[in-house]
Amino acid sequence: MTRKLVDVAAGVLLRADGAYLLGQRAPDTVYAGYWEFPGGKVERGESPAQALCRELEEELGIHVTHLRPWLRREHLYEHAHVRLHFFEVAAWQGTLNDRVHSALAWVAPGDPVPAPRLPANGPILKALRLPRIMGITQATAIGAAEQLSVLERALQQGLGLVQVREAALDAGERERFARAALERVRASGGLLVVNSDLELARRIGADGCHLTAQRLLASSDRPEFEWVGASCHTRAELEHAAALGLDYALLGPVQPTATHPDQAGLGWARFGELTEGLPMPVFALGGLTQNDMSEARDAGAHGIAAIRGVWGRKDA
Ligand SMILES: Nc1nc2c([nH]c(=O)n2[C@@H]2O[C@H](COP(=O)(O)OP(=O)(O)OP(=O)(O)O)[C@@H](O)[C@H]2O)c(=O)[nH]1
Repeated sequence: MTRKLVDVAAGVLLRADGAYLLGQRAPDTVYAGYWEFPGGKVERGESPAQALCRELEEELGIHVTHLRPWLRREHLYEHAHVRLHFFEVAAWQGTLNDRVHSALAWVAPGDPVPAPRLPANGPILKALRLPRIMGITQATAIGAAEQLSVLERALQQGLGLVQVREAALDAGERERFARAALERVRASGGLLVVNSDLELARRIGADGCHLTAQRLLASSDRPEFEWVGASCHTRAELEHAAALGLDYALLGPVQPTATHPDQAGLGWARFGELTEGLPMPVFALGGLTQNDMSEARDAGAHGIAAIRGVWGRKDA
């Protein structure tokens, strides 16, 4: 049976400490007792953003002042085929005064998520576990010892996601470096993915793998890792990453980079167009530092990835 497609807008209210808000559906609704992001159906003539602002006024008594587009996912329920437009609600006015849920809960990063959870929301909750900054290693350029030392410092300063990207190191050196990096990332509770060398990622027990755009396009299945991402430059590559069910993508270059100073970047407007309506988080890459985070997220990025800009070196 085909069901009518229903657009729904849902908001991830984010507090300054990184906690996000879930509400428990009331007894007289479908999926009563399940935990959801506040929001509701888009009404005729409304954009999803307008619908969310209205729903949050009606449901929680707050006035949204800063909304960022994030992910979009479709899900076929028994009762409806929904297209969920998720936004990050970065700022609002007023005090929460819930009128529709049985309970509200702020979930801090790393804390257990209350259950049961709406079936469509699994990938969304997983995406919220993905840190906002990815550091990409460059041991080939700066040396393994120096890279490990700046990695340690960045981890102490809160870096939570590292991509080992050392295709030019010989296999033995790459493995030694990747193991040393993994040990440090694990000790600080972060995630580590290995670029290209899936065998190495498996052998060392990395959290995931990262595919080059070429490998992504040649793949018809998602490799079996908890976290799988890919580098993308075009909408077609991003859509292929989405079709394979990848957990994240990188898109760039957004700005001209140190390695390609004459090459114009995509810019934020184009970044926003290319990532519009995707189901998985996308990191912006290329000539960026943590100072670009707010602009990146306003354009729809999950966060930023950087080869130079996150290690705090003079060549940043
Ligand atoms: N609000 C919200 N709805 C979600 C989420 N995830 C998800 O699958 N949905 C689905 O999207 C639909 C939204 O329905 P709703 O009951 O909240 O809509 P509404 O406030 O407009 O209610 P109404 O039916 O009384 O008009 C439901 O089918 C719900 O299962 C989520 O995180 N938040």
